[in-house]
Formats: sequence, structure tokens, C-alpha cells
Amino acid sequence: MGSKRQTAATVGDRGPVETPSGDTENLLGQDDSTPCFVYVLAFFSALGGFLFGYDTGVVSGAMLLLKKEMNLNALWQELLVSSTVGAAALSALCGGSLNGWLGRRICILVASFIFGVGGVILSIAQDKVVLLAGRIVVGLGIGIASMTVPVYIAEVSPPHLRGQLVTINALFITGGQFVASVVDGVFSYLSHSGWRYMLGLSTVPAVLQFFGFVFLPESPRWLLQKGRSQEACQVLSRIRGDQNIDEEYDTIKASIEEEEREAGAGGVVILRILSHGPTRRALVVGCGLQMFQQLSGINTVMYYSATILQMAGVRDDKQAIWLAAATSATNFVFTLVGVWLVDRVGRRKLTLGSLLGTGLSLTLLAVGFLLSAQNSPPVTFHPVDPHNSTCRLYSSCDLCMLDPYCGFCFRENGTTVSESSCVPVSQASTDHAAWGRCFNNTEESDGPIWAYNYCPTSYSWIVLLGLILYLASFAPGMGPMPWTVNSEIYPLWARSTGNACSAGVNWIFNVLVSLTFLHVAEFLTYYGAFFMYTGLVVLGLLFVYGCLPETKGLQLEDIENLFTGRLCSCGGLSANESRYVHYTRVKGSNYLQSDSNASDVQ
Ligand SMILES: O[C@H]1[C@H](O)[C@@H](O)[C@H](O)[C@@H](O)[C@H]1O
Repeated sequence: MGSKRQTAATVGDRGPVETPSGDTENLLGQDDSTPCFVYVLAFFSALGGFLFGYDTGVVSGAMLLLKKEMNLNALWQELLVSSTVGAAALSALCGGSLNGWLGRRICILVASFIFGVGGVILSIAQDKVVLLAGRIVVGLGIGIASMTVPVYIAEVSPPHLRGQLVTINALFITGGQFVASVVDGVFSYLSHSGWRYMLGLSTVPAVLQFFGFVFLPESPRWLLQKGRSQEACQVLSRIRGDQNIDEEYDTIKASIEEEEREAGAGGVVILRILSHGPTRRALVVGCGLQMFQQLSGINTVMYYSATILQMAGVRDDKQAIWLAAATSATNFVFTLVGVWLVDRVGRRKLTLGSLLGTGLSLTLLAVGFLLSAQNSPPVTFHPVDPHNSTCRLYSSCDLCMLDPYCGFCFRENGTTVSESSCVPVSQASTDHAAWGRCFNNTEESDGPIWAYNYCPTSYSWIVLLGLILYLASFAPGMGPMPWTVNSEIYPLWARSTGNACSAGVNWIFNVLVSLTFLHVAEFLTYYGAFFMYTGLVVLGLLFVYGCLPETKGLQLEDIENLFTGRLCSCGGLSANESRYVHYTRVKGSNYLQSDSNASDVQ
């Protein structure tokens, strides 16, 4: 690919420019009012994000009931949780070719159909094998939705609203997780069939999305790429209302023609991406962002929030479930802040600020765990262990807690811990000890207390504060931005494959981090684990600082030009600097440099 367009926006492009006040406005004074139809499209697509959030979030509550009813051992519990994420990784990776072949609309229809089928299988499952099949089916839907929806929304949105609309998908993900936690709370009182409702309820948004998309149009950019110009033109006029679509249509068409001319239409897309500098760099940025999103530990915080809250003094299971709902509510509310900020401050600043806050709050979490460990109550009572387990070897609660086979049994008088022992956990349930005083957990106020996975501590408020600050910093930036940025940075021919790869990376690191958390904590202790995440966030900060360019307000067709320089030089080029270098497209010729006040030559 020789002569690449150097433009940030071609003159005549109806994309917005930044005014001195920082607001975006249209270059040629085109009416900015956005037709409602774009919002309808964004809403129905983002239901895919909702299902992604709901299905990944609901399982923790369902598991509490399932493990009792189906007598699930630890392996089966892990299988039921991680099979979904594993299947999502696989289908996200395959979703690229599916997207290029069938189009965004059909892929969303397929994903919602799969979600629906998965929901039905889960709600009627009679044994654990069927449950596992249902969870895998749901995972396949999540993977396709997670890579298609952001692309579709980005392709139908006008540039000045694109960030906000794609970020709405991330808002729906956290919204899905929040609704799931409330549903978990409500149905946890129905100890027999509660899990059927929890897992089956996802069918409702799936059906809604399916029927919505039967009537909604395909992405005009994909249609044009497939040579279906007339349909593309019709869809574009439909989604832009009374605005003039000529310039946008021409820009997309010219960009596709140029790409095809230069790249030759053939070849395996991933190889073409890797052999072409700008797309290779975009792919590294996209995958790096997704990797660092997961490495900053969001899902350990989400999955283990109940444990963290128990450490903070919440003993009752039901109360812990409801407080975990408050955690996902915080994640959701602060993602709203992200939606509000993304087109105001831009992707780069938002991501950098978010990572900085995430790093600081992870440090606070680590310090909270460190202080709790240093002041961990000692083991003072040594009952005779009939099986000579390893638990009798530990001298403090902190050490006892890190062994998954042991728990801490103690009495409490105000803030004083007494008669404390480290004893094996029951194999049937982590709710009580295998034998001894904490075998019958009667929850009497003056009876012994059974602590599995946490220690009584007076520093728990630091941990709690760290948790809240973590979510408040992560949710507006590092949560949604990797999805938003990935939907924008690839040229059309590489967009579905680029998003498939980066979504795959997200899911693979999701499995990796959440499956290893307890082992990492066992080796490094809890505070060691959180210090490790802090270190990874610092690496992420350096990566984003050096490599993530600003894409705010640019036409999708112009974003590739931000990656023409060396990899980690893009951070230095802000949208403002690049935006004012405009190139004029003259029919059939190359691009001539112009200034932003030039008139439309075409
Ligand atoms: O952007 C989302 C969001 O932040 C979720 O809360 C998290 O569970 C997902 O892994 C992530 O991809």
C-alpha cells in the first residue's frame, strides 16, 4: 500500500471539527440534529452488550443454588463458569470471517438466536451435562455479539456521536451485569428452581433483539464493500434523516475503492493486516488495550467482590449478594460517566485518567490487604485433627485463608477475636467446616463464626474504599474504551477481523486472569496479587501513553492515517494536531493538501 491518504478529514467531509471551546461542530455547517433512528439502531444492537453482561454476571448467583441442587464439585463449578468465557473467545475469533461474509446484521441476528436457544436450554436443564451445553451455547452468542455490535454501531453512527453510541454498548454490558446481580438477589430466595429463572430470563432481551433486527438495516459500509451500492445509499439516507449523504457516501466509496486498488481484494485478511504497517500497528494497539483491560483485574474484582465484602465485615450470604449488586451498580453508574465524557475529553485522555485512578486504587486495595495480613488474628486454639490435615500447620488466619482446603473458626467479642482455629472446610460446602465447632453453622449471635476465604480485620474499610475507587476509575475509561477504540481504528476491509482478534484477546485474558486469581493469591498472598495488578496497570499506562492516538470526531475512513508513523509514536499525535491537516480529494486523482477553510473542490 503505497500512497496512503494523509488526511484527518477530507474537505467536504461533513465530519465535525473542534471549536476553540472544545465542542465539535460541522465543517460546512450541516444541521447536527441526529435522527432518532440512529438511537433506535444503537439501542437494539446494544442489547447484545446487555446479554453479554447478563450471561457473564448471572452465573455467580445461580451457582450458589446449583451447587447444592446438582451437587456440583469444584471442577464442575469452574467448568460451568469458564466454558462460557472459553466459547466466547473461540466464537469471537471466528466471528471475523462470519462478519465479513454474512454482514453485521445477520451476525447480530445469529447471536440473538443463539442467546435465545441457550437461555431455553439452561432454564429446562435436568442435569449438569445439559447445563454445560447451555453455557457453551450462550458463550458462542456472547463472542459473536461482543465483536459485531461495536462495529455495527460505529458504522452507522455520525462521527460526532460515534464514541458516545459505541460506549452505550459498554454501558449495556455493565447494565446487564447489574440486572443479573439484582435477579440473582431476588431469586436467591427461591432455593429450588431460582437458578432456572436466573439463567432463563436472558431469553427475553434475546427475543426482543432478534425481532428488532428483523426490521433493522445492514451497515451501509458493509453493503458498499459488497458492491450493493443502491441498498447502501438507501440505508444511509434512512439513518441520516434529511441530511445530505452525498459526501459521506462518496468518502466511504472512495475509501473502499482505494483500499481494493492498493491491497488487491484477495488474500487472507489477517495476513494482509499483519503485512501492512498501519493496520498491523492498529491491531497491536487494539489487542493491547483489550489485554490491559483484563490484566487490570476487573473480573477478579467483579467475581470476588463478595469475598472482598466479607473481608470488610459482611458475614451474611444474602447480604453479600446484595452488596455485590451494589458493586455492579457502581460499575454501571460510572460507565455512564464514560458515555458522557468520551466525546468531550476524547478516548486518549479518558483512558489515561482511568488507568491512573485504577492503578492508585489497586495500590490502596493492596495496602488494605497488607495491613489486614500484618494484623491478622493468630490461631490460638488447636483442636485434635482426626485427619491430620495441613490446616493445623498455620499460625494465623491470613495463612489459613490462603489454603483453599482450610477455613478460620473463631469467636468474636466486639472487635476481639478469641478461641480461633484453622480447620478443614467441608467437601460438600464451603459454608461450614468439615468437623468441630463450625460444622453446624447455626448463625447464633454468640456462636462460633466460620470464615472461608476471608479474615476478620479492622482495616477492611481501606479495602472497601479501594474497591469503590477502583470501580469509579475503571468504569468510565478502561471498561468501555477498548471496545470503542477497536470499533474505530481499522479500515473497513480489516474491521471485522481486527475486532475479532482483539475481542478474542479480551476473552482469553479474561479466562486467564479469573482462573488464576486464587492461585496467584495463594503464591503471592492477596496483597501481592493486587500489587502485581498495579504493576500491570503501570505497564498499561505506558502503553496507552505511547501508542494510543486520539480518534475523537474523525471519520472512520480517516482514522487509519493515525497509524502511519512508527508504533508508539501515535500517542504524540493528537486529533487536534492532525485534524487541521486536510487533504482535498479531486475526482480520480490523489489528495492535495489544503487548509481547513478551503472549499469543497469535488
Ligand atoms: O468492558 C467490560 C466491562 O468492564 C465488564 O464489567 C467486564 O466484566 C468485562 O470483562 C469488560 O470487557
